[in-house]
Amino acid sequence: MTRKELFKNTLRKSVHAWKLINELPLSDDESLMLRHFMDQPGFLDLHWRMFVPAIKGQGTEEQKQKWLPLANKMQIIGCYAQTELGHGSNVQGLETTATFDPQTDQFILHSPTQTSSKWWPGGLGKVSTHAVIYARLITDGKDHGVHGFIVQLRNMDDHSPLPGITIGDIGVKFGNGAYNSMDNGFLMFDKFCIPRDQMLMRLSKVTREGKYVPSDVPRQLMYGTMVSVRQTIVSNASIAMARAVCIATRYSAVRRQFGSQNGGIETQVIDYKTQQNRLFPLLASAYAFRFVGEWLKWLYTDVTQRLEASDFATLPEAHACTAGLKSMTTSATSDGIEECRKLCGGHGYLWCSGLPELFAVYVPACTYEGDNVVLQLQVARFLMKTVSQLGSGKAPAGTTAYMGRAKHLLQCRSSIRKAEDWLNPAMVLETFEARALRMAVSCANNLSKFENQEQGFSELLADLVEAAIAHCQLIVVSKFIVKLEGEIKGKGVKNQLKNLCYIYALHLIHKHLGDFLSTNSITSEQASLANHQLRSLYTQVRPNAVALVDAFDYTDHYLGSVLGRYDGNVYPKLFEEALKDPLNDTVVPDGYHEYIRPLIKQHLRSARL
Ligand SMILES: CCCCCCCC/C=C\CCCCCCCCCC(=O)SCCNC(=O)CCNC(=O)[C@H](O)C(C)(C)COP(=O)(O)OP(=O)(O)OC[C@H]1O[C@@H](n2cnc3c(N)ncnc32)[C@H](O)[C@@H]1OP(=O)(O)O
Ligand SMILES: Cc1cc2nc3c(=O)[nH]c(=O)nc-3n(C[C@H](O)[C@H](O)[C@H](O)COP(=O)(O)OP(=O)(O)OC[C@H]3O[C@@H](n4cnc5c(N)ncnc54)[C@H](O)[C@@H]3O)c2cc1C
Repeated sequence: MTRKELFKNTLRKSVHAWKLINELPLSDDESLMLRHFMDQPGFLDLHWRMFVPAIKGQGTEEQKQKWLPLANKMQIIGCYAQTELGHGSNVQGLETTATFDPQTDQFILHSPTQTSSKWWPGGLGKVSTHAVIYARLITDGKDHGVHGFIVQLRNMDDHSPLPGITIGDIGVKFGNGAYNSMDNGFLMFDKFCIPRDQMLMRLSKVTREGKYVPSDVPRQLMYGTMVSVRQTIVSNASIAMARAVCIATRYSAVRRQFGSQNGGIETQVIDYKTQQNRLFPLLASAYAFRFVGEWLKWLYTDVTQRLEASDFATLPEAHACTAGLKSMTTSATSDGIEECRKLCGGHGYLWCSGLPELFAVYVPACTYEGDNVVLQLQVARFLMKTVSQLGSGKAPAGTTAYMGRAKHLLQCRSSIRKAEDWLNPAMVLETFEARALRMAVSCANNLSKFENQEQGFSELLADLVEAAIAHCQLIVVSKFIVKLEGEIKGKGVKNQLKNLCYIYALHLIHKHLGDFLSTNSITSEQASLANHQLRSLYTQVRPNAVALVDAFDYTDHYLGSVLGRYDGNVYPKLFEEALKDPLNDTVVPDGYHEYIRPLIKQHLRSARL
């Protein structure tokens, strides 16, 4: 499809999905499932995941009563317009202004520079009638920082931009189809006025007289919509990883190379330990991210209930967990999808393997909802704060509770003696805790050597990110272990999940061996034992690998991959796909007479053939 066709077709699908949701009708969970199977980024994502939650989280009761019924019936379509051409990560650096005019009781929205143009919001370019706009609030010449506003962008009769608004699509993005189904847009305001009651005023207010009234709740609640989306992105990472792994695992069982004896069949590539060492940790990650995603959903629900009761105590942890896990899981999944492409050899590079499209559509997850490095730095700040409070009498809680055992974890030596000891959950957990704590404490010690903390932080950014990742990996490993300790129906299933849990943990040790050795969390002998155990786990997972990906229950239609077909009938179908290519419509290609024939003829003449 051309870009225009792709965009229009996605509009068609989105509107059809909305019709089904209402006609059947579908529950919220079923609607999410439908979105999942629609399988293309589109304006509904931003309307439901960001526009509506932003109003719910930041609007007053009256604002919710006014706007939510319209949004819930999709009589208005909204998007979330925060990022600007010049500023994305640095939200406090946004330039768009919203200046209160007491004479007209309106805010005047303005884009003072080119870099202040909104740039990137999905659904903005061509579809949305409304947006939640983030802009600097100015009253009486004073800048109160960034606040959210509900703004109508387009005329409800003919969809034209309202006077004072310039709007459009930012152009083609990475990949052929992928994210190009979405109209990520730009937007400039030229002194565009909105009524005062369209500032989202749950967190702070501007009175009729133009007085700014800050609220007594933390201003970070303005970032609440991002926390909610980051949480869902973690579960999405599991879905995308599982999809790539399903394709690569099934194909690795079909594909044979070398090893034929006396003219017999060759070896299935899945039997090579190198293939297993690349593939099975990704299979384990798909399960691990699913379980940590379930836990994060619980954490998010819990913090939401607490916030409703004005208990803000767990907000920093919820922010650190959603930011860190969003970052860690999306980076691992993007790398994992690319690894799965390579695991499928040359055929993985074919469009019909399903992997190039999956990669292209998935990889921006490392950037949207916060650049992955910037988000890990938020985790690092949280960890440094927690370390600095150790010994103050305030016991660390939640995911940092392990830091409360700092004295032990800083001194302990791993008691792993034989390979099977690596199947002991307490020993594995302690190894990850020791490594995470020691990395965090080492950063804190290095920071304390700087007179200026912010300067020290800048100097140590790379180490801080590594410490944050170590903490996030500990969370994933610990939630996998907790899952195993809970109720899992079926002993066989539990055994399989145990194998995957230890593959996940031991492979991380192998991959980040430098961290584990340099922090003395394990010795090099214990590292060898971990490798030994890992190989044995691969052997145990091997006979069940295909069943473990079949368990994801993805249809062939959803996978969209010739290599990942359930029936394994890969080669005939690769031919079928190839023959469908427009280049094969004719035997002699268009351009032969123009370019190839004159070239050949010229050579034939000069060679006198
Ligand atoms: C084959 C086909 C397959 C098809 C498959 C289809 C798949 C479809 C794919 C995806 C569907 C998913 C759809 C998802 C849609 C996503 C759309 C993306 C939308 C966006 O990107 S919106 C824009 C997001 N922008 C960002 O995330 C910006 C990142 N920056 C920030 O968040 C912050 O500014 C910051 C975290 C970097 C803060 O920096 P700083 O300047 O230090 O911050 P301050 O404002 O001064 O505040 C510091 C203080 O606040 C605490 N804090 C920061 N953030 C939060 C928070 N969110 N919650 C709570 N607290 C927060 C911070 O810790 C500091 O606290 P302290 O003072 O230290 O105590
Ligand atoms: C597909 C897609 C959809 C999007 N949808 C929306 C949307 O609907 N609404 C919306 O408002 N926005 C949206 N965005 C924008 C997105 O949220 C931002 O791109 C994202 O937050 C990253 O910001 P940036 O582009 O400014 O990156 P930058 O901050 O410019 O990052 C560039 C580089 O600088 C590094 N860097 C930046 N700051 C620091 C620091 N403090 N320390 C160390 N390194 C740093 C980063 O790690 C990165 O390597 C979307 C983006 C994409 C790609």
